[in-house]
Amino acid sequence: MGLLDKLFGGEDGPAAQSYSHVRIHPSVDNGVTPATPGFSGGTLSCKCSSNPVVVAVSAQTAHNHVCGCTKCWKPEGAIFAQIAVVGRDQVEVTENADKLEIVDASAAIQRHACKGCGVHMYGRIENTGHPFHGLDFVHTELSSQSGWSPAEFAAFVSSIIESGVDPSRMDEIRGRLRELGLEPYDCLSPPLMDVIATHVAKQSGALK
Ligand SMILES: N[C@@H](CCC(=O)N[C@@H](CS)C(=O)NCC(=O)O)C(=O)O
Ligand SMILES: [Zn+2]
Ligand SMILES: [Zn+2]
Repeated sequence: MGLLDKLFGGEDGPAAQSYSHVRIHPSVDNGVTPATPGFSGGTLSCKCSSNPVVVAVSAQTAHNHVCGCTKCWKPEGAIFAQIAVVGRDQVEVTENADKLEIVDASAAIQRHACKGCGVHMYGRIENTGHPFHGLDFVHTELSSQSGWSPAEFAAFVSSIIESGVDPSRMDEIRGRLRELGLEPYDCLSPPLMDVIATHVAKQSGALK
């Protein structure tokens, strides 16, 4: 093999690395399924075998993503959560609301979890000054319907280390996320970070 082939990958060059063995979250591990055009919502159920909490979401979700932070609910064995937003007026608890409790009332996002199974049914922002006030956070994998908006990116990726993921795995995990088309970010995606910064700048007067 010639020098140029060694440098730039000739026919004997290394095979492209595949990370398909790396598990992220059950909803994306086999590839990301596109949304169904015209899909307009469905119901989410917790994992209790009797008297499950049921939440009706009466619109398609937006900004679905996987989140590596320690606060978002993750299914058993998953290292990421999957979470999307929808208008708070589109979210209604229709069954067994008495089983819900707020995980951490001091957090910006108040996550309403089932006391029976621990699943977070929706997260709500009550602070009217928060950039995302008016949006609820939901895990659409809790729905038996298909057609929901798919994950678009990966947020708070470095935070998975806080849950005990070995830092030496970060290259393969970011590699897998890129392979799935889920660009990894260590906070939110640039468009969402821009929304937050614009809101802050308008509040401070730095932007008119
Ligand atoms: N490194 C922290 C990050 C936590 C964090 O900031 N999470 C983001 C994404 S869900 C957030 O907006 N949290 C607001 C909240 O939990 O109220 C962790 O993993 O606990
Ligand atoms: Zn439950
Ligand atoms: Zn999170």
